[in-house]
Amino acid sequence: MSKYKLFLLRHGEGAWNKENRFCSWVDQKLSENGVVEAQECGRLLKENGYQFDQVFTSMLSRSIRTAWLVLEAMGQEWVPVTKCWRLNERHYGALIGLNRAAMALNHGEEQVKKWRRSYDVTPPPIDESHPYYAEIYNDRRYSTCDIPKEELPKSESLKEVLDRLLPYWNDVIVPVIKSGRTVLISGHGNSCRALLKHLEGISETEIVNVTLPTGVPILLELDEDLRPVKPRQLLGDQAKIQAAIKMVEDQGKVNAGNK
Ligand SMILES: O=C(O)[C@@H](COP(=O)(O)O)OP(=O)(O)O
Repeated sequence: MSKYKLFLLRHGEGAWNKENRFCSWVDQKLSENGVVEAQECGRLLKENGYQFDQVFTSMLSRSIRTAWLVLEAMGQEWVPVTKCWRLNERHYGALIGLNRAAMALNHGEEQVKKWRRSYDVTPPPIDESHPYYAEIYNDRRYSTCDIPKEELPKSESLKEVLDRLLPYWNDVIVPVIKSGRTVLISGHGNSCRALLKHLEGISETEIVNVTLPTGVPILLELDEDLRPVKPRQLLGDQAKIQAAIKMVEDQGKVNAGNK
């Protein structure tokens, strides 16, 4: 029997989603379209009568602003928003800033798919010579984390995302859900995939086929042990959602736009 509702959301389109570049820990803002996606997401949730008691976001502005826009569109701006680096997007290491289609041209589509979707492949790490290294690691927000800055990731597989996310899920988010509060997690493509893998028990081979579109709320109905009692529901126009998923998948192809 369904006891709890949990909502996961990949933020609205960011500037680098649009340019087809790996964004990851670079703090790119929402694109104009991303703002509209977040507002439409909030309106859809409101029309369906959903209410939140607590929102969790990453420390990246595209996930935070998405949460704000959703709450504003729902008329629920008062709902507490808690931010944690453990919900950040997967750290794409040396791939950060690179264009996926150009990478597919240079390394092959299969390799790009492995980097993007496999469970335990870690992309090459970022180092100090990388153009975005200083911007990420000198950012004041990462001095506020629960681990020293030096221990923050330099690249992550999906498995490593799950490893750093699970303590926060278990220690902070689960007690909130179990207290009966309805939670929205405004996260990222891969932080949400990692959580879905955990909650739905998706296998390491099957998780490769899970891709999430931007700005589409995912409803999970969970039993008292937080096990899903029915398949996840991506809310909204199903044809549009399928087209948006295909668009994200195709970003790793040689002929994707914005090379
Ligand atoms: O880091 C990024 O560029 C994307 C995910 O990229 P893919 O795994 O889809 O390549 O993350 P998000 O837009 O959800 O923050």
